[in-house]
Amino acid sequence: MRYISTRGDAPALAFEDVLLTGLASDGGLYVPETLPRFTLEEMRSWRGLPYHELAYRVMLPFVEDSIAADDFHAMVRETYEAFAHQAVAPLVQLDTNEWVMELFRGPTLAFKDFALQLLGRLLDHVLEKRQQHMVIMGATSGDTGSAAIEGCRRCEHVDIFILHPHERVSEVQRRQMTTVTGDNIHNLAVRGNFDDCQKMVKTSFADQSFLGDKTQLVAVNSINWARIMAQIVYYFHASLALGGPDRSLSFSVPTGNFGDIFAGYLARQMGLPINQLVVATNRNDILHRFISRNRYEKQPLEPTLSPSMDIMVSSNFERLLFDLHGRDGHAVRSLLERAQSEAVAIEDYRWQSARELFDSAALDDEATCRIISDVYGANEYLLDPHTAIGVGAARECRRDPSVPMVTLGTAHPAKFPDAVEQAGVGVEPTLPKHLADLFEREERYTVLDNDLTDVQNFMARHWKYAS
Ligand SMILES: Cc1ncc(COP(=O)(O)O)c(C=O)c1O
Ligand SMILES: N[C@@H](CCOP(=O)(O)O)C(=O)O
Repeated sequence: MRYISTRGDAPALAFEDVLLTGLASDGGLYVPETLPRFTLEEMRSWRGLPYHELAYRVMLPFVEDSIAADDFHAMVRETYEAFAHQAVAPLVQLDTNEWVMELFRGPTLAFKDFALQLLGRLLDHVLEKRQQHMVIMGATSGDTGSAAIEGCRRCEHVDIFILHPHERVSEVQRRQMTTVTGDNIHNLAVRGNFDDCQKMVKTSFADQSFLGDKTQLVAVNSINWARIMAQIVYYFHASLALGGPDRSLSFSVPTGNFGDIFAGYLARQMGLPINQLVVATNRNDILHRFISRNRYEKQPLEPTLSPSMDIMVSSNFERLLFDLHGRDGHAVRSLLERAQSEAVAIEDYRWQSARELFDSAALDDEATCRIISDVYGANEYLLDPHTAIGVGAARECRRDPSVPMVTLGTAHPAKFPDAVEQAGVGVEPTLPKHLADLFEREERYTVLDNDLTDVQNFMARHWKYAS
């Protein structure tokens, strides 16, 4: 399978090169040139498979030109067998036809583990084969960072630099990153917000000269296609567990960088019957304003009780725009360039075609707490604030109550004890055993100004073979 850029001017690449490339050379994001499409019969035959077997079948077409099927099978099995729950992504019922899919049973308690546990193994495999060293550079609003560190830290061929916004992630999230020690792990707390961190990452990918010519950057954020690929699988998993593909499902997705929901959109393009996708956002609601009113306009980023979704510039939205513009990369480039400085809208018929599938809602902190409290009151089930936004948005936007609605449970509530406390449910979420001593572990991180040169100088001085 070949991958092409959303900006239309970069060379098409095979999976292995896309895995290592991050941003395309024209500044775009890689997407498959064509998607595999599964028949209903094929999907029916997957019912009852263990998660890793399903994952192998869904993802193989994306990688098979680059990675031997047996090697890939082994990596996928190892990845998902290590999850804490036998079902890997268990479904919890809240009400008639209303479910939460728990995507937080991996080592760092957020959905990011599904892709980053696999990405670490893929990188290890490819870099070992090539005997190549690379520098991971990632931006996190709290969850990608620890999942990337956990997924990649055993890989001998990488240094890891993770930028997080200083004092804008939860204490548990910060400690999950900063207590993992290793000479190749570097946590940088940037005095800025997540968008600042993400911008530094993208700018650094575009010009990597600060690292010299002996290494290159690799992405762990969802700009890396491999991230999206692994996130497609759990849509199939939920569907097959709840009567699919002979029945349609709807999904509500707590959204920030638009990676997770874009994976759902792709699952549908690959043949999975999906009725509705709900974009669930917090007060940083640029995507809600686009979906509901065709208005895409940046506003100042505000801190919320759901910090992982405090994002204004959503990377993967570009991948959707590419499709909405008939895969015309130049149209995407010009739209996004205009969006840097003004509010933009797309042609009405393109927006209407997005509206056929997508709905959206934005919940503020008060509404988030109300949902945590309502669901705990009704079910004694504790939601984290991001998942709560998903559940609230699902309840607001649901088109057809006879269609099962699955909210993606993107994080464990113990990552956000302050939000849970504010919701006033009177219970304290507890960390699982392997993180029980998190608050006693020593932390290591460096605080830097919101300045690209400072960050790049730090990286240039600290990567493994820096001279
Ligand atoms: C807990 C949690 N929920 C939701 C999101 C939003 O996901 P996406 O960025 O794929 O839209 C994130 C971060 O990305 C997250 O960490
Ligand atoms: N919410 C994310 C932000 C980065 O998103 P990604 O999916 O592009 O890595 C986080 O927790 O870091």
